[in-house]
Amino acid sequence: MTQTNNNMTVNPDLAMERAKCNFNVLEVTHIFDGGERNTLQRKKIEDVALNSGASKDALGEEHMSPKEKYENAVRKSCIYATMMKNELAELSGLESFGVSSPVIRRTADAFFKEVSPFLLHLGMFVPTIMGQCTPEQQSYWLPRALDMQIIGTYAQTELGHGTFIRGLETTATYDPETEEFVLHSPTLSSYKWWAGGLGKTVNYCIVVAQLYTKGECHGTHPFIVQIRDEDTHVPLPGIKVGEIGPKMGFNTADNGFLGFDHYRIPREHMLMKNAQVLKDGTYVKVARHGKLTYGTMVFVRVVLVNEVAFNLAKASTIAVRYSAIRRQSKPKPDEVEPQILDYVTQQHKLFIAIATAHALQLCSTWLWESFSAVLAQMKGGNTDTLPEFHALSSCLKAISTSDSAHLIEQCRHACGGHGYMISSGIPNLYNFVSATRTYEGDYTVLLLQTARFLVKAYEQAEAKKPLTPTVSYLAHAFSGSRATWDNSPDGIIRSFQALAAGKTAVCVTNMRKRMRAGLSQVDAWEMSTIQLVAAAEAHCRAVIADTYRKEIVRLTANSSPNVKVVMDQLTTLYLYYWALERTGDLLMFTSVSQKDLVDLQIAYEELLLKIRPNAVGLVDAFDLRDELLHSTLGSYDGRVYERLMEEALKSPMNKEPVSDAYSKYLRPMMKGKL
Ligand SMILES: CC/C=C\C/C=C\C/C=C\C/C=C\C/C=C\CCCC(=O)SCCNC(=O)CCNC(=O)[C@H](O)C(C)(C)COP(=O)(O)OP(=O)(O)OC[C@H]1O[C@@H](n2cnc3c(N)ncnc32)[C@H](O)[C@@H]1OP(=O)(O)O
Ligand SMILES: Cc1cc2nc3c(=O)[nH]c(=O)nc-3n(C[C@H](O)[C@H](O)[C@H](O)COP(=O)(O)OP(=O)(O)OC[C@H]3O[C@@H](n4cnc5c(N)ncnc54)[C@H](O)[C@@H]3O)c2cc1C
Repeated sequence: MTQTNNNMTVNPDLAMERAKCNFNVLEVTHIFDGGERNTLQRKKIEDVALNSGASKDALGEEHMSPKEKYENAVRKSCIYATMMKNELAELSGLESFGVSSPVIRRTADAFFKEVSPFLLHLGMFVPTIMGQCTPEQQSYWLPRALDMQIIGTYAQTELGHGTFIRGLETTATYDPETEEFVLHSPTLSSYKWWAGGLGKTVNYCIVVAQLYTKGECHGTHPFIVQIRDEDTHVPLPGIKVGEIGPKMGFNTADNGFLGFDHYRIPREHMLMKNAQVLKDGTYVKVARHGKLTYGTMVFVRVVLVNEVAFNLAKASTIAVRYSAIRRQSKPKPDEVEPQILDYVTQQHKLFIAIATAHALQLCSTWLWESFSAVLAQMKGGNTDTLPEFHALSSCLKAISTSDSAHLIEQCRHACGGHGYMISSGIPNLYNFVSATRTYEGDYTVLLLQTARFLVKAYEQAEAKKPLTPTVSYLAHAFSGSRATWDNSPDGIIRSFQALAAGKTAVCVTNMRKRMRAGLSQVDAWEMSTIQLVAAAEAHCRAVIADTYRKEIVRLTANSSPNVKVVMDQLTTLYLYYWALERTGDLLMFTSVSQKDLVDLQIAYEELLLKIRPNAVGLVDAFDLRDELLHSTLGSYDGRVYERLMEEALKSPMNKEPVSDAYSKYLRPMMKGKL
């Protein structure tokens, strides 16, 4: 047991599940924390952040008005930020994602059922200062930002453009007379829209604007802009700022709009690591790669893979624990109603969610390590690995967010009606994760970025030129025969690669055909984009499958036998699941036969039964404290019905025996007096 409370009464079905789990749960927790030391440190952080009860609300957030919800979120953000500066600061020296260490992130989720209005401050404002400022600029801004003397956000998207950054309309025109930039919003569509915390919370923001100097436009560049008075918080003259209104989720994030009326900022407020404007207005390009100003987005895409893995782990914990205590139907008249976890269809819905959370968690660590290597090379002036990394982070961001949103919704389905309750915790998880598919680069748009890279790599393979590691499999795309099917894990991974190579080849062939028929290159590309997205998706699935498998083999090399077995079962399940989801593609691009696929389906079903006894152990191994789950259905003790009733009784609607609506409307209508 990873979570103990001596006085806790645990639902007998959950207790039984834990008793029959045949592997050491703590060992698996250590694997995903990156070692026992990290687990201990994480727990220390969680104890400090959560044991005081500061994360709790007197009244459930869901019963508050939008204004109360926002103010409550600010209240808790301030408590949390103070903790981060004090108690948590010393403890957070883990192998981490810098300021957005996943461990720190994890405890923050206990404070916020939706999100903190400070999310963008820590998630994008601070990282942009770190990544886009000169050392002198950094030494001025970073201490103030880290100390929360100023609070900022990242305002790039406008009403008219989000995806197409080059189409942004906000202008920053340099005035050499005063050595200032003049920020201006020339149209309604140029108003900044969406930035988190902008509506009411922040007093600074990073603004991405088209830079003009000496009458020439040099494209989009980042600027640091004060928008509210540091003392009174009143918006400064020339600034029009506000909140954008209710959304599907993120309702405590005060996403905002922002317009400028010839608003002046000092020249030094342009972030000048990658490009500079000298006092006389001369533009100097510093960076060797034109897209380095997109660096914060790349950073957040990497962080998001971890973020969605964590949220999927939460949803699967809730749904598996609930499925262990929920009994329904009577397939065998003489026996008691089974736990719904015993239904194979339920296992099919849930075990892929657990395996995907593992796969994405391990891919996120691997992606982070690759990112660190790319950053280290760029420090030395070498940007050669950036295109491959951009292609990789784009597709992993797209697929991880999309798969997680889909599987969280599947976890909700698995919880039947109770999964629809806000108190189950799943709707908030879904609302949060479904937004990640759109922000920081829309799903389709990012997969098309990966497809650009794949097509170029394919052409290099065709010309027998060397290939970068993640696409080296393309070299085998020209053998002329279909890949040989083999149902071993490595065989399935090779088949996924064959599928990605085959789809890329089809795209290239079709584009060439279309161009021969007279289409321009741009139109031929456009007509092929459905298939290009599919090729990029296939490539990404091959990368995830390969990384997941390799990492599990590496990380369990010294594990106990039963941990090895259950981890191997889950990776195999992941591979079988995706092979069975893509039978049509496998028939097109590999030698797989109908019989092979029928056998694979049977092997998959047998695997579900093998994993079944360990299902609760597997989600316990995520080691998610009840405070993080916010769930009536998923708490460690399994007291589901008691918690559902306790929550229902908290509803303000139950405060009065008869609603005012009775005397105002119902009674007059029923008595015919309306
Ligand atoms: C209390 C709280 C505690 C803790 C919190 C801490 C952390 C929290 C953790 C995480 C969460 C953080 C924040 C989350 C919350 C909300 C965040 C939401 C924020 C946003 O959404 S910000 C806005 C993001 N916007 C986008 O992502 C826009 C997407 N569009 C693009 O990226 C680009 O425009 C494009 C890629 C679609 C196209 O760009 P382009 O038109 O300029 O380029 P081309 O298509 O012409 O391509 C030219 C060439 O350049 C290559 N390229 C493009 N981009 C990059 C890149 N980034 N790097 C490298 N190369 C790039 C492209 O591939 C082409 O190459 P080629 O060789 O010519 O093919
Ligand atoms: C909750 C949330 C928080 C956000 N926070 C911030 C923030 O803090 N700061 C910030 O700057 N922004 C923020 N954003 C904005 C976000 O980054 C953009 O919404 C996102 O990048 C998508 O851009 P868009 O809205 O312009 O979509 P669009 O590009 O208009 O997409 C609409 C549709 O068009 C398709 N499409 C667009 N271009 C192409 C193409 N070239 N080829 C094929 N299909 C295409 C898309 O696939 C999609 O189906 C946030 C958004 C959300 C939802």
